[in-house]
Amino acid sequence: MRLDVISIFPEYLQPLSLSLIGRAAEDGILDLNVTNLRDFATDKHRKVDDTPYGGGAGMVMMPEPWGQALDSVRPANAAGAKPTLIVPSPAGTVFNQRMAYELAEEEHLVFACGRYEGIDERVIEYAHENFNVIPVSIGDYVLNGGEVAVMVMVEAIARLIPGVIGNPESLVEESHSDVLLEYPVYTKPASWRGRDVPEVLLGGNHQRVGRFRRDEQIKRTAVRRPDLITQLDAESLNRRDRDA
Ligand SMILES: Nc1cc(-c2cccs2)n[nH]1
Repeated sequence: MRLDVISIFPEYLQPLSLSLIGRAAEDGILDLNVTNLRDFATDKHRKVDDTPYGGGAGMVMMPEPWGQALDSVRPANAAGAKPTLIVPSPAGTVFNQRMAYELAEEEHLVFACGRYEGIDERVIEYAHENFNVIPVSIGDYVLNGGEVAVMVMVEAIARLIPGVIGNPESLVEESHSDVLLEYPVYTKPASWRGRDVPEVLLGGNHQRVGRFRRDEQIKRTAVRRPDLITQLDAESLNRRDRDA
């Protein structure tokens, strides 16, 4: 997968060169490129923002630097499938694990990091000519810019790509992989500061362990995310009896 990030703070994306994402880039599984929007500013002051038409506080990101930056990632009217352009925004579709899986299937993702009061709307209109454009929110709160949202999404997406994390098995039982939240986990010592690991986990009876874990998932989800329980049908709630 090719990943392009366009930002006025390219150094914000440096952490992506660390750990599993960084190793995947070294291994060629990910082709990660960060573009500095200011490189496409058209004046000597490398200006990328200006006052909003209609007045109001703050500044708006100018269209031309974005137009040239997007063209540098995918030339206008290029042949082949359109890349997906993800525009982090509080006004976007809320990102979730299902979207992460869908985006992990894409060949080429481009992330446009807005700042200030946002990007001139004509950039988004223009982008539709050469990209499949998706405004995406990572939650109902407001950040100063899209860079942090991109870090969240790139981590959530990239880890689903085969070869990026060592053991794909660990993707199976994590939270949101099957609607229910993940079960509590324990490791040595069996007794710690007067608190013991649940006995069932020490016994080695895989069927009982499976049932215990499924029960814990259901309890935890019912308490912390009752909204997810409504997505579960009786069959999957009862699945613990069969699969455990
Ligand atoms: N979910 C979310 C995205 C954002 C921003 C993206 C770009 C500027 S602010 N805030 N909250």
